[in-house]
Amino acid sequence: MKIDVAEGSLFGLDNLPYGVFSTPGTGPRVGVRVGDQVVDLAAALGDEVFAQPTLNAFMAQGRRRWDEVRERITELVSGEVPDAAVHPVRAVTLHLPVAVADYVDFYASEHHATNLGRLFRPDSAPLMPNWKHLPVGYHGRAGTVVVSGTDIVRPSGQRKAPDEAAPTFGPSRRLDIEAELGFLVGTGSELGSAVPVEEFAERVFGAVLVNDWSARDIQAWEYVPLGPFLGKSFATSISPWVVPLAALEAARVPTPGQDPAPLPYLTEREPWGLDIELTVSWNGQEVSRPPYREMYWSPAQMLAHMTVNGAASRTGDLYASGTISGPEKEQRGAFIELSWGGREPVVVNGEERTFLADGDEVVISATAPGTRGGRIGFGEVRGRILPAR
Ligand SMILES: O=C(O)/C=C/C(=O)CC(=O)CC(=O)O
Ligand SMILES: [Ca+2]
Ligand SMILES: [Mg+2]
Repeated sequence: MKIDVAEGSLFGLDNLPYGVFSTPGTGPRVGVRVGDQVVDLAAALGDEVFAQPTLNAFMAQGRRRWDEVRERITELVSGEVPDAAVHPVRAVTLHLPVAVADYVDFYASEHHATNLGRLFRPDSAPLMPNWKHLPVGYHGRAGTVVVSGTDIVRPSGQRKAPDEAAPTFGPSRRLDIEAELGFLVGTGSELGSAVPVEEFAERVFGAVLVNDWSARDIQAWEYVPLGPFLGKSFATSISPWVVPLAALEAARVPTPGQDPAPLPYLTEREPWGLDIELTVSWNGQEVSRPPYREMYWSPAQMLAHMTVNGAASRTGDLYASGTISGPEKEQRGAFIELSWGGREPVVVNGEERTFLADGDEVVISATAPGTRGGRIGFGEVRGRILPAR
C-alpha cells in the first residue's frame, strides 16, 4: 500500500521516529511511525535487528548504519509498503522503546535552577557557584523508567515541612512533574575514556520526552547533602517514539550564551541547542509551554561532562536535560514553579491546584521545526496519578 501522510502531519518523512509496538498478532518489535501508521521494520526490511522487543541492538550499530536505515525507510515509504507491514497507530500497543542502561538527570535550565534555588534556598544566592561551570546532574534509577500511559502510584516516604519538629511517614503531599527532554546513547564509550563534545552526534541515537515525577516534600527532607534519592526514583515516564537526531537538524540553534566561557572540554564548536517547543497539559488544560531553546547547557556538553572522568557510557543510557523552564511564568516546566511553592495556585478547569491530586493526568508533548519546512512531533508522554498503596 501507499502510506498517506496528511498535509501538516507532525510525522512526515522528515521525522520517522522509532518505537517498539505490538499487535494482537505479533509480539513487541521495532516500528517506525509515518503519518498515522506504524511500519513493522522487520517485516518491511527483512532485518532481524528489528524483530526485537527493544531498540538497543539497532542503536548499538552506530551512526553510519542509522543513516543508511533512515535512507532505506525514506525510499520504502515513498513507494509501496507491503500491507502486512503496516498497522494504524491506533491499533497497536506501544512499549518502552529501549532497555534503559543507566539514567542520569541534569539541571540545565538556568530559569528552572534559579526558580528552585529561590524556593528551596530563599536565604542564599539562587544559583550555586558551580552551576555556570558544569552541567549539574545526578544518577537516577534506570529500572523505574516507564513508558507513557503507565499509571503512577503516589509515593510514600518521610516528609518534614520546615515548621514540623519531626518527620512523619505517609503519601507525598507535594507530588510534582518535571517536563524534560531525554537523550539516548546509541554507541557507548569505554571505561577510562571521555567522549569529546564533537562526538555527540556520532554516539547519540535520538531524543524522547521525559516526565521526571518528583515528590517535593520527600525530596526537600532527604536530599541534603547527597542529592535526589527516593523523591524522584519511584517513576520517570518517557514518550514511546524516539526522534532520531537526524530529524532535529533544522531545530539546531546556539545555546543562549555561556558566561563565563566553559572549560575546554565543554567548549562547543557546533551548536547543539535545540528549538523544541513543549506543551504541558494538566487534566486536559494547557498550563505551560516550556521552550527547550532556553536551556543553558547543550546535550553535547552534558555527554562530555558525564564521561569526562572516564565513566563508561553504554547503549541504552538515558540522560535527561532537567526541567525545561523559560523566563516567563507560563513557560515553567514544574508545578512547584508554576504555583510558586504552592502559594499561588494554578486554575485548572475552574479548580485551584498546586501539586498533583489522585486521578490527575499530565500530558507533555512537543514539536520542532522539520527539515522540509513544516514541523515534526515527539508525540506525548502521559501519566495519571493513582492513590498511594
Ligand atoms: O535546586 C534544588 O534544590 C532542586 C532541584 C530539582 O529538584 C531539579 C532536578 O531534579 C533537576 C531538574 O530536573 O532540573
Ligand atoms: Ca528532573
Ligand atoms: Mg523521576
